[in-house]
Amino acid sequence: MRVTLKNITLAYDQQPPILTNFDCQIPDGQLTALLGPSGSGKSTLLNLIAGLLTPNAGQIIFDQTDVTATDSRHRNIGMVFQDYALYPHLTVRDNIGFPLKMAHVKKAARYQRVAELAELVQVTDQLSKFPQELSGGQQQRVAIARALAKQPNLLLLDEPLSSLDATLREELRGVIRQIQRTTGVTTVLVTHDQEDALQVADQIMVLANGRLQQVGSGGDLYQHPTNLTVAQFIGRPRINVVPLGLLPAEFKSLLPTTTQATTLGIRSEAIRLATADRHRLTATVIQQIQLGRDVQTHLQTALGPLVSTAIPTTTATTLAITLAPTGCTLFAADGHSLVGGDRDA
Ligand SMILES: Nc1ncnc2c1ncn2[C@@H]1O[C@H](COP(=O)(O)OP(=O)(O)OP(=O)(O)O)[C@@H](O)[C@H]1O
Repeated sequence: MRVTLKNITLAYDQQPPILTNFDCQIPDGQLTALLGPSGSGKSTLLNLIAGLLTPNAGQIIFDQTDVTATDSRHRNIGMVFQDYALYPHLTVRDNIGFPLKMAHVKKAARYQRVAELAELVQVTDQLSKFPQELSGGQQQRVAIARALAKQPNLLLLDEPLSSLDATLREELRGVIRQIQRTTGVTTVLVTHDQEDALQVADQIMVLANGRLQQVGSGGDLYQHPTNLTVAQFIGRPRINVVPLGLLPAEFKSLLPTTTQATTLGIRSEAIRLATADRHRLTATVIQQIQLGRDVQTHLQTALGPLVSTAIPTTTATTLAITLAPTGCTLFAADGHSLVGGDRDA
C-alpha cells in the first residue's frame, strides 16, 4: 500500500508546528527508513500515519483513500515500539495470537497463523515461554509477529532496535529485512541510527528540523547529499568540512568551477598520502585509531583538523597528503550542495 502525506501541518498544543506543509510518499511494498536526529519529528510522522495523531491541516492518503479522519483501529496497521510492550502474563503463542483472539478468530485457525508467524520471525521453539524468559531480541521478534498477525497493509516500526545490544541489533536488522522481503508488506522503520537504515532499507528519508532533507538509497545520500545537513549526518566518520577560502589555489583547479561555493566537504577516504609533486598539503599526525579493519588518522592541517581513513598505519609525525576530488562536494553559503569533483588527483 502506498502512503501519501499531503501538505501536513502538525503542532502539539499551542506550540510552534513540528511539521509545516509537509509532503512525502512511502512507496508500496518497500521498506522505507525514516532517519533523523533526535527531535526531528520521526515519531510524530509515524504517529500521524498510524492515526495516533491528527494533523492540524493536510491529508493522509492510503493508496487512493483519504484516511485523515479514519480511526487508528480501522487503518489496518501493525505497529511495533522500542519497548516490546508484550503482555507479561501471556505466553509467546498467546501474545502473537492476541490480535486474532480479539478479532474472534477460532482457536485452530489462530494457532495455525501463530505457527506461521513464529516461523517467519524464528521463535518457533519459544512459543510456550513467557516474555520475561526471552532475550530483548526475541521479545522484539514476538512483537513484530504480533503486529503482523492480522496481515496489516502497513507495518510501522518505531525504533525497534534501540534497546538491543550491538549483536542482537545486527541480528534483528537481518530479521526485519527478511520479514519485509517475505511478506512484501509496506514497512516504515523509524531510526536515528544510520547503520540501521543503511543495512535494512530500500529507501531512506532523511528528516531534520521538521523537513524532509532528501530521499534516496544509502549510496545516493552518501555520494550525492543534497545539502550539508545530509552530508554531515550520513557517513562515519563525519565528512570533513572546511572553508573553501583556506584551500590552496592549486587544489581549487581540481574542483568544478563555481562561484557560489563557500564550503568544501571532504570524505575521510578522499584524504590520502600524496604521491605526486603537485597538490600536496602538509599534515601533522595527531593520532591514529585502529577501528577493526580501518585506521582513522586525525590530522592537523592549514585547512584545520581533518580525519582520514585512507592513510596506512605510520610512525611519521608529519605527512604530505592530497585530496581525491571524487570524495569532495562543494556547498553554497545556505548549505545546499553544488557539484562534486570527478577527477582523481
Ligand atoms: N506529546 C508531545 N507534546 C509536545 N511536544 C512533543 C510531543 N511529542 C513530541 N514533541 C516534540 O516534537 C518534536 C519532534 O518529536 P518526535 O518524537 O517526533 O521526534 P523524533 O525524531 O522521533 O525524536 P526521537 O528520536 O528522540 O524519538 C520534539 O521537539 C518533541 O519535543
